[in-house]
Amino acid sequence: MSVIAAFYGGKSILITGATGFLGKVLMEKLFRTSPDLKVIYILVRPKAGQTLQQRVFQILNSKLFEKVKEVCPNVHEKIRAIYADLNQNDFAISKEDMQELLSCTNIIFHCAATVRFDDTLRHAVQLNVTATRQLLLMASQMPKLEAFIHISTAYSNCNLKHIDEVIYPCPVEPKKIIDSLEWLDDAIIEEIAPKLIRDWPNIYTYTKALGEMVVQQESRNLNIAIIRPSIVGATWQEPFPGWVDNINGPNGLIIAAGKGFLLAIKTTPMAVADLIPVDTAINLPLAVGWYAAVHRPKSMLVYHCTSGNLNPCNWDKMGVQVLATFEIQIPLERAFRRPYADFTTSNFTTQYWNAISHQAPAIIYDFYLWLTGRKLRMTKVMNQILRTASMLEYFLNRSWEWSTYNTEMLMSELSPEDQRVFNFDVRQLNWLEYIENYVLGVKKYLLKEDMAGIPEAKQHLKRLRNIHYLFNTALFLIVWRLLIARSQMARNVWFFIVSFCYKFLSYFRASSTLKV
Ligand SMILES: CCCCCCCCCCCCCCCCCCCCCCCC(=O)SCCNC(=O)CCNC(=O)[C@H](O)C(C)(C)COP(=O)(O)OP(=O)(O)OC[C@H]1O[C@@H](n2cnc3c(N)ncnc32)[C@H](O)[C@@H]1OP(=O)(O)O
Ligand SMILES: NC(=O)C1=CN([C@@H]2O[C@H](COP(=O)(O)OP(=O)(O)OC[C@H]3O[C@@H](n4cnc5c(N)ncnc54)[C@H](OP(=O)(O)O)[C@@H]3O)[C@@H](O)[C@H]2O)C=CC1
Repeated sequence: MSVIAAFYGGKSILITGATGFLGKVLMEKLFRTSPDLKVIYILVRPKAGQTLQQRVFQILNSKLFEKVKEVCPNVHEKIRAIYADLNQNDFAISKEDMQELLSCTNIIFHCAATVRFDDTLRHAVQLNVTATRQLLLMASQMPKLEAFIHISTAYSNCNLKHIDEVIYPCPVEPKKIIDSLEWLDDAIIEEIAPKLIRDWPNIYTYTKALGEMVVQQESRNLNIAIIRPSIVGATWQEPFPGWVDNINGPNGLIIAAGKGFLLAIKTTPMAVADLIPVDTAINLPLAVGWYAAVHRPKSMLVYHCTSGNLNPCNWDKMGVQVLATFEIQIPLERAFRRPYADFTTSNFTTQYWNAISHQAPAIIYDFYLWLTGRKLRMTKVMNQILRTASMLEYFLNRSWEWSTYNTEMLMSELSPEDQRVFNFDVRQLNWLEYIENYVLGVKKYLLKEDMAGIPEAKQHLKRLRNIHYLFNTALFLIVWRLLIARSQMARNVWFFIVSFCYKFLSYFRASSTLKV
């Protein structure tokens, strides 16, 4: 029997960000392994025309929750969606709901955040810093609270090369930033943002660092732990391999590569691709929740959830495997071009690829759409992909060292059964198998493509290859014809090649006649 699973039995758990990528997998696992838990409160806002109930209904009826419905048939009754907007004072939670949360919650998992790299400083601070402070304040009023688990990111200190499981101070106090945002107007905030974030690459990582500082400063006597996952990818094992449902992180680039939009990207091939499967990234907080509540460590512990130091994989290996999977086994439907990847570290080559292999074909394709009376779209799509690629460049060209003492210590504290049920040991991960399932998952669960369409997609790739050869041959002949018309040297080379071929053929014919 799993000690951790038993620990969550009968508990009231509060999750923020439960509708997000990590939040959904966290909820799924809790219901599947501890079906006797009392209730999961989730703080949700209405979105995209859907009410809270519709959003919950959609999640519970998704493929991800299929196993849960077998193990915990009354899951609908155990999930309590509470209207909340983390951008607002007191999260705009009603008095009654707040009362219930304060008096009943045993464990908090704080996952909600804005993960956009280009968010405004105001919004990112509000969500990643102020809302965290507000939640801690709420937590301090919860008499039954046993543990508060804060999900941060391994990149909150990506301005450092070696990162320990400690909280590093930010140059400007979070409180000062929160206060100044109250009276500064948006234009000024955006102007000072680059000066504030200094050597952090974006607003997201910077505000996550501030969020950690707030957790440290406002921890009071709460029992808190911080988890720092690196780049979270599709599920490795549970509830089934390859599940993924958003285009963040690697997912957008994998699609862009598979569809043949992106042929090259500025990447250091040997840099470590620190991916962590989402099921691993939620098993660790679940184990930490138990450990923090039961063992009550004297100080607040930070846990790194990374793969680089235990089972490293580099971008080269990852890129090759992604492409091999697309080319040989599971191509995407209606690809624009055959998938191909060139990793370059040079700015000049990147600019060249962008102009010749990305923007030019997009313009030509849009011209074709225009000629056939259709809506132009390729240039817009391409620009969006290139913008995303350039935002991710920072992470594709550096390696970090994260120490994992606390994570390894926790692993050794678990019983063999818990090590199996709440596995976060990435040393057991087989990267090639994982990437294959990942790519398959992107096709099935994210793009919702039918597996029955694979033969047609393979045919399409063959047609693209033939078009590619034809196009290159035609281009070569045209350029050559123009050169011959204009340059004596080109004419001489041409005569040399033709006479060489002629002589070779004559010799070949003569020797085969002699043999007969
Ligand atoms: C040579 C070929 C290369 C490939 C070779 C083979 C593959 C190689 C291996 C795989 C590559 C791996 C790449 C790794 C990338 C490394 C990432 C490192 C990140 C580390 C950071 C730390 C990790 C974290 O802590 S948190 C998560 C990180 N956060 C993100 O990833 C968010 C990043 N995204 C953004 O900030 C923005 O999206 C941005 C700025 C990049 C683009 O913004 P823009 O405004 O231009 O576009 P969007 O409006 O955001 O979206 C465009 C389009 O997509 C739709 N969309 C957006 N989000 C989602 C979603 N979650 N789900 C579904 N759809 C979404 C959106 O609606 C838009 O569609 P429209 O139709 O245009 O409306
Ligand atoms: N994905 C990754 O690669 C990594 C993620 N992390 C961390 O993990 C955590 C979860 O990330 P992930 O699941 O990927 O992010 P998602 O973007 O998928 O989910 C974010 C969640 O926050 C919620 N949220 C955002 N704004 C509000 C708001 N104003 N009020 C209420 N809820 C809100 C979203 O709700 P809604 O659905 O309504 O938008 C959603 O549930 C974050 O703290 C992130 O920093 C760390 C490392 C890597």
